[in-house]
Amino acid sequence: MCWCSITSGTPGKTRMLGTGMRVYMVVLFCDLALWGVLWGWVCIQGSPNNGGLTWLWALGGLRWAVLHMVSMMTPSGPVVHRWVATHCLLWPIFWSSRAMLQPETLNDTILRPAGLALVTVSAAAACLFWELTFPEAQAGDLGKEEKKQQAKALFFRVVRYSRPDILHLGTAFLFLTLAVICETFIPYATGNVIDILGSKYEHNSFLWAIGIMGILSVGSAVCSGMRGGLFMCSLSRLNMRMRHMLFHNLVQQEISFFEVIKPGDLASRLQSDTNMMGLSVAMNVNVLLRSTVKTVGMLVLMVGISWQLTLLTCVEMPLLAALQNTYNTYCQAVSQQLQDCKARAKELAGSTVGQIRTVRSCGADSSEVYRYEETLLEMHRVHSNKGIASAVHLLLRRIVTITVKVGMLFYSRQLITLNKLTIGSLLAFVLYQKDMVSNLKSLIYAFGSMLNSVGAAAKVFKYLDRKPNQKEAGSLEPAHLEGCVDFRDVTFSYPSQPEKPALKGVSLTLQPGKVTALVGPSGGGKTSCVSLLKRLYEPQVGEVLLDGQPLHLYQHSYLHRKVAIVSQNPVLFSGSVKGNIQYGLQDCTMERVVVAAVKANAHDFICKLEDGYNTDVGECGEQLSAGQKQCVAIARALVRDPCVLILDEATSSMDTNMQQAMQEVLSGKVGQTVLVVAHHLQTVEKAHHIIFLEDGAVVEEGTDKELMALRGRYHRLKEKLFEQGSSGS
Ligand SMILES: Nc1ncnc2c1ncn2[C@@H]1O[C@H](COP(=O)(O)OP(=O)(O)OP(=O)(O)O)[C@@H](O)[C@H]1O
Repeated sequence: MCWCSITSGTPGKTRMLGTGMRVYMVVLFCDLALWGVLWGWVCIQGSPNNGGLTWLWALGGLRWAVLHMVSMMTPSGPVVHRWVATHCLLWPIFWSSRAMLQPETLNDTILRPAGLALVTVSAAAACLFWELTFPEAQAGDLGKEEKKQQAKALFFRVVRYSRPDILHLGTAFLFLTLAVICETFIPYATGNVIDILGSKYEHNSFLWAIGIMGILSVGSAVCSGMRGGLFMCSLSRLNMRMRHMLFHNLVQQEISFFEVIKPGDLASRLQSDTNMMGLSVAMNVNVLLRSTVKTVGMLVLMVGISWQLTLLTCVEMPLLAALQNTYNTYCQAVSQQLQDCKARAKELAGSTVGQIRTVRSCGADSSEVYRYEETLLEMHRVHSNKGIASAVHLLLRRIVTITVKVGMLFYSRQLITLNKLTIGSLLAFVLYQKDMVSNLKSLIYAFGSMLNSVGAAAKVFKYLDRKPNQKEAGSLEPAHLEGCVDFRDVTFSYPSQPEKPALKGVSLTLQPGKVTALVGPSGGGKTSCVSLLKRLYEPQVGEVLLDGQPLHLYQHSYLHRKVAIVSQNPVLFSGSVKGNIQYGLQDCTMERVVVAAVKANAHDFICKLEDGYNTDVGECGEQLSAGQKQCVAIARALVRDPCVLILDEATSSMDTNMQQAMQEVLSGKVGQTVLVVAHHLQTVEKAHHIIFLEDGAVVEEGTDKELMALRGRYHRLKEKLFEQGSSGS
C-alpha cells in the first residue's frame, strides 16, 4: 500500500489504494474494539487520569503492539506500520510535550473522546503528508526499491567526496543549529513583547524582552550568514575537486569513447551535473537540516502555545503538501519541455550563425528565421502554460490558507475569552504557522532537488568510474630509438563499425631513416594505419611494433614525442603561436621553438605577425591561413625531435613550390623515419618505399620506378590523376 497512490490514476495503483483503505479500516476497527475493552476496564478501576503519563505510555505501547500484529496479518507494508506507530504514540507524545511546557495541564482530562478523534485524524493526516512528500517504494516493486538503494548509495558517495571539507561543513552545521535556535525563538520573543505592551506595562520587562528579541535577531542573522558562506565555500571546493577528477578520467579514455559520446554531453557532465551533485550535499542538506530542525522546534513551541490550534494547523499542511506535490510534478515536466526548446533554439542559432556562409549561399536565410521563430513560439506556449498553472496553484493555496486561518481565528477568539490564550501568544502562533508553511515548502523542494541531484551524481559517477577500454601504457623510455616500425598482420575495425574492417591483415615496415609513402584510393585505410601508429586505437588482431616492442609498452608521452604527426587539417588552439608550437611539452625553450619554426618554413611569416611568436592565433587558429596553420603544425612536430614523423597530407594546403621545398626539408633529415600519406602522387615519387593500400589491404609496394614498371594499381592511379590534372588545367 502506498499513500502516494492517491495522486495516481493508474488501475494498479487504484487497486493498491483500495487495499490500503481496507487495511486502514480493519486496523481502526480493531483499535475501536481495543479502546472499548480498555475504557471499560479503566472505568471499573476509577478515574482515567489516575496513572498519568506512565499509564498513557503503557496504553499507547499496548495498542501499538496489538495493532502492529493485526496489521502484520493483512497485506500491508511499511507505510501502514508507520501509520500504526504514529496513531498509537501521538497521544502520549503530545501529552508528554505538553507536560514539559505546561505541567499544570496534566490535571486536565487526558482521555477526551473529541481529543482522541482529533489525534486519529492528525495521525492519518501526518502520515498522508509524509508519504506524499517522501514517496516510499511500493511493496513488491523491486525496481523502485533498488533505485532507492542506489540513490542512497550515490548520496553517501557524494558525502564521502566531501570529507576533505569536514572542517568547513562541521562549522557550517554548528552555525546552522545556532541560527535555527535563534530563528525559532524570535516569534516567541515577539509575542512576549506584545503581551507586555498589551497588559500592565513594566519598563524593565519591556527592555528585557526587546533586548532578547534583538539578540536573537542579530544572532540569527550572523549565524545564517556564516552558515551560508561556509556551505557555499564547501560547495565550490567540492565542485572543483569533482571536475578535476572527472576531467582527468575523461582525457584518459580511448578515442572511440569520444566518437560515441557527444561533446555536449561531456560538457554538461562537467558543468551542470557536477554542480548539481555538489548542491545535493552543500545546499540541499543545508536546507533539509535547517527546515527539519526548525519545524520540530516550532511544532514543540506551537503545541506549548495551544495544542488545539496546532492540530487545526496540521489540517492545512497535508492539503498544501498535496497541492505542492502536484504542482512540482507538473513543473518538472514543463521544465524538461523548456530545456528542450531552449536547446533547440540554441542549436539553431548556433548552427545558422556558425554556417552563415553556407546558409547565405543556399539562400536559406528566411527559412532559418522561420524555423527559429517556430521554436520561440513553442517556448512561449510552454512558458504561458507554466504561468497559468502557477496562477491556479497560487489561488488554491490561498483558498486553503485563508479557510484554515479563518477557522483558527474563530477558535482563537474562544480561547482568548476563556483566558486560555493571550494576544501575544496568538501573534507568536500566527508567525510560527506562516514560517511552518514556508519551511515545509522548502523541505519538499529540497527533497525533490536532492533526488534530482542524486540523478546527476549517477551520471557523473558513470564517467568517473569508467575504465579506458585499451591496454595501459607501459614504462619503456629508451634513450635511443632507431625508428623501425612494423605492422604485423594487423586487422582492425573501428568500434562504431565492428563488422566492417578498415584494415585486413596488413603487414608493412617503415625502415629507419627512410621515407615511406602510403598511397591508394580514398577509404583504402591510410589514415587508419596512422591512427594505429599514434596508438589512438588498438588493433583487434596483430600488432604494431616500434623497434621490435609493441607500442603499448612505451611510456605514453614518450611515445607521442617520438612519433609525431602533422595532419591535413591541423588543429591549433586559441593562444600564442609559441604556445601552439610547444603544446604538450614541459620544458621547451624559445630557442628550440625558433629552430623548429625555421625548419618548418614558418619563422618568416611568424615574425611578420603583430606580436611575433606571442601573437594570438584566435579560436582554432582562425587568424592564420590554412597553409600557415600547416607550417605551425609542422613546427610543432619538429620541436619534439621525433624519430618517426608522420605527414598525413601535411602539405596539401601549401602552394606547389612550398610543398616541394617542405617535402625536401622533411625527408632530408638524416636518421628520421618519415611516413608520408598523400593523394598527390608527385609528392611521393622521391620516397624510398611506396605502399599501395586498397580496401584495407596492401596491394603493391616498391619504389616509384618499380611500381611504374609493374603497371599495376599504382601505375593506373597515377595515370588517372595525371589525366584528371591535365583535363582540369
Ligand atoms: N572513425 C571512423 N569510424 C568508423 N569507420 C571509419 C572511421 N574512419 C574511417 N572509417 C572507415 O574506415 C575505412 C578506411 O578509412 P581511412 O580513413 O583509413 O581511409 P583513407 O585511405 O585514409 O581515406 P582518405 O584518403 O579519404 O583519407 C573507410 O571505409 C572508412 O569509412
